[in-house]
Amino acid sequence: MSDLKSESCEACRADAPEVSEQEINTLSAHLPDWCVVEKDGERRLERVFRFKNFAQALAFTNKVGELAESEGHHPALLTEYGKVTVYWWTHKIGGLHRNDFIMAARTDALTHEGQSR
Ligand SMILES: C[C@H](O)[C@H](O)[C@H]1CNC2=NC(N)=NC(=O)C2=N1
Repeated sequence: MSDLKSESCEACRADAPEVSEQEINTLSAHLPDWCVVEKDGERRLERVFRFKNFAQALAFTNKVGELAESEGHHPALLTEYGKVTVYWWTHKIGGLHRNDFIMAARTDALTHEGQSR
């Protein structure tokens, strides 16, 4: 398994298949802080990120937005005082694609940006 956060999204077609159950299990193992949830009949990846205040939550929201724009793949974001809930799924296929797991890993990496190793 390559490092998900080093991958980029592939162009996703409307007839692209959802990831299999086995792929979900394998990929999810690399994303321990994320859950697979179902909303409106579509499976999504969900994680809550917590912050000290609304300003920090908003700054993170904007970083996720920039990431999404750079990849042409977009989340649902709920920004509140001290927390941001991020959902990744592929609208075109109404479910989970490898792209969603890549973007979840890339979202996690945003929280480590600028931190010395
Ligand atoms: C035209 C545009 O590139 C497509 O609609 C993209 C935009 N961002 C997207 N984001 C997500 N999460 N799923 C999509 O199917 C999707 N499609």
